Amino acid sequence: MSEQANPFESLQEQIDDASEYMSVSDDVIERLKHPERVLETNLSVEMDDGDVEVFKAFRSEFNGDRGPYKGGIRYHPGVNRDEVKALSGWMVYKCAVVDIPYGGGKGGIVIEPDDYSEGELERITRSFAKELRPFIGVDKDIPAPDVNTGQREMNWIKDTYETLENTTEPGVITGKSPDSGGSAGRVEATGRSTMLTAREAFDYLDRDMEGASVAVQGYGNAGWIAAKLIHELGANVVAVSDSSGAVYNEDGFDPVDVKSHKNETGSVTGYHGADEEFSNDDLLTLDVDLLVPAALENAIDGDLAEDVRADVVVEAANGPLTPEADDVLRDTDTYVFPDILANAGGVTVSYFEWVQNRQRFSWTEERVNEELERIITDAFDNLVETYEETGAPNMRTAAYVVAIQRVVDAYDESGNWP
Ligand SMILES: NC(=O)c1ccc[n+]([C@@H]2O[C@H](COP(=O)([O-])OP(=O)(O)OC[C@H]3O[C@@H](n4cnc5c(N)ncnc54)[C@H](O)[C@@H]3O)[C@@H](O)[C@H]2O)c1
Repeated sequence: MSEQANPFESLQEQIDDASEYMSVSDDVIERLKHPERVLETNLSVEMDDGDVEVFKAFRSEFNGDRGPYKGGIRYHPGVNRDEVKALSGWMVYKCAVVDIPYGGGKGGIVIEPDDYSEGELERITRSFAKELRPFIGVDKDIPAPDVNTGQREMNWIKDTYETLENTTEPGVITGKSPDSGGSAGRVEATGRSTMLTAREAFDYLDRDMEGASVAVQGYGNAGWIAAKLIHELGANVVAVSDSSGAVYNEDGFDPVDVKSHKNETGSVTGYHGADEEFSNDDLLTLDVDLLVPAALENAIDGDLAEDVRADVVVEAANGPLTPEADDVLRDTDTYVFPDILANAGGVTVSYFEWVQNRQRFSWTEERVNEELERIITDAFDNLVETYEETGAPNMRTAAYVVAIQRVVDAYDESGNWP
């Protein structure tokens, strides 16, 4: 994984690239390249041994032209201000590309969560929720899970917010467990949109998904569900990895079995059905029909991209390719279907969760999945139409053209005030 690429600079470059295929003035484009505000805070939390530890945390609210800020909260030692800014910007364009009425936000705590007890994590999370309270709200800024956070953390944040506000407002946060107001289908949603994007991409490119070979980097929420659903389409998931390494079997794995192994042992390595084990980078350069990066940003930089042999890349992770990697893959005719569409299922079902919370009425999983499929396939059709009409160099640039135009339209209609 490249240490050099700054994800915020990558985001800005992606916006600049798209602007060349649009008629939007430079000053408006400049406005769309910076967050409206970033909260940086230090959480002082008592540990189990009585000591107090300080954790740096951020929340970036990038753009609210199309609706409340929306985006996850990440717990990771690599969290930093620029990463959070980039992730919040990607949320703006992700929500716009699938046309849901949100702006973009993102937050994170600089922490290795494995080093802390559940009680400590709860106090750290509640402390962050207290800091976030003035900024978040059902019509203001709506956090959600991201790397190393899930239903448990969302439930704590909701409870802290509701307690401090003396109200019930489940729509202040999404990705909650079902009994706390979560939506059916939310856990699977990101992997599902990755699968739907891969399915539509193969159809568009006239390729057969049945028997296609697939490698998935990262076997967390996004990666493992994508692997499972793509396998259900008849593809062969031949390689998967997590932070401990990669496993390979030419004939393909049963992703559910690999997941059981990971649940038992903590990693995909050592899986009994593997013929070979190798490094994460080796997985990214396998000769497969479809590569799904589903770990963290900057997984493939320009140098590594030279060795990528997959025909199609569908990004489940946020920002897994650097702009240099994009350039290399464009030149090698590798189709890259971008994160802001492929992993938009998470935020789309978060949106459904928020709608259900506001309606105080729950949808069935079937309805959630149907509405998600409609939104992702419509967005996919829009994307390829724009790709063909504008002559954009790749699908990412075309996706930004669609998304930026929607944000610009909302901004134009509201006017610039004050
Ligand atoms: N979960 C969601 O709803 C959601 C929604 C949109 C985007 N995403 C994005 O998807 C990506 C993954 O998120 P997640 O929720 O699945 O996180 P997660 O914590 O559940 O899983 C991350 C996985 O990546 C693995 N990993 C970390 N470094 C790696 C490396 N160098 N090589 C291989 N594997 C590595 C981890 O071991 C883990 O299996 C992130 O970029 C996140 O922003 C997630």
